Amino acid sequence: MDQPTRPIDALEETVRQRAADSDASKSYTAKLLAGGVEKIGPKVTEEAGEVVEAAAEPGDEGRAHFVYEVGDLLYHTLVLCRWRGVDLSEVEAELARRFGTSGIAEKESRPKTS
Ligand SMILES: N=c1c2ncn([C@@H]3O[C@H](COP(=O)(O)OP(=O)(O)OP(=O)(O)O)[C@@H](O)[C@H]3O)c2ncn1[C@@H]1O[C@H](COP(=O)(O)O)[C@@H](O)[C@H]1O
Repeated sequence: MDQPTRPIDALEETVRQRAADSDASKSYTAKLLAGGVEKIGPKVTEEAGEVVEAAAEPGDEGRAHFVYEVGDLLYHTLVLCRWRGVDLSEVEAELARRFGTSGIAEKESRPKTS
């Protein structure tokens, strides 16, 4: 049986379609893509800040707000990936490549600069 499409994959497909054929006056995604990294980059930075702020909010409401802000961050990150021509599968492959490597060991293995 086919796996159900994950929402993040469906979103990536929508972003891909917007990149291919959309009108920036009708699509927020197309407007972002038309503005390039100068437009999308600050949105990613802003949304990342909002994620961090929401992480400190207490209770169920704070938790729901945090989830909402992570959604905004993922959306804008996917748009930036599309602008850069990077597929989510490439990011997943990079994460898979790191499986089993401790962050501490990886940091120690980096060439020492000066
Ligand atoms: N997941 C999202 C999504 N998440 C957040 N946003 C938009 O991201 C914007 C960021 O929120 P802000 O509060 O920072 O908005 P703002 O300050 O008015 O934004 P700016 O004008 O300053 O950039 C809002 O306009 C949100 O509506 C999204 N816009 C679109 N999507 C998805 O993309 C699909 C295609 O959208 P369009 O390209 O607009 O058709 C939608 O059906 C959704 O699935």
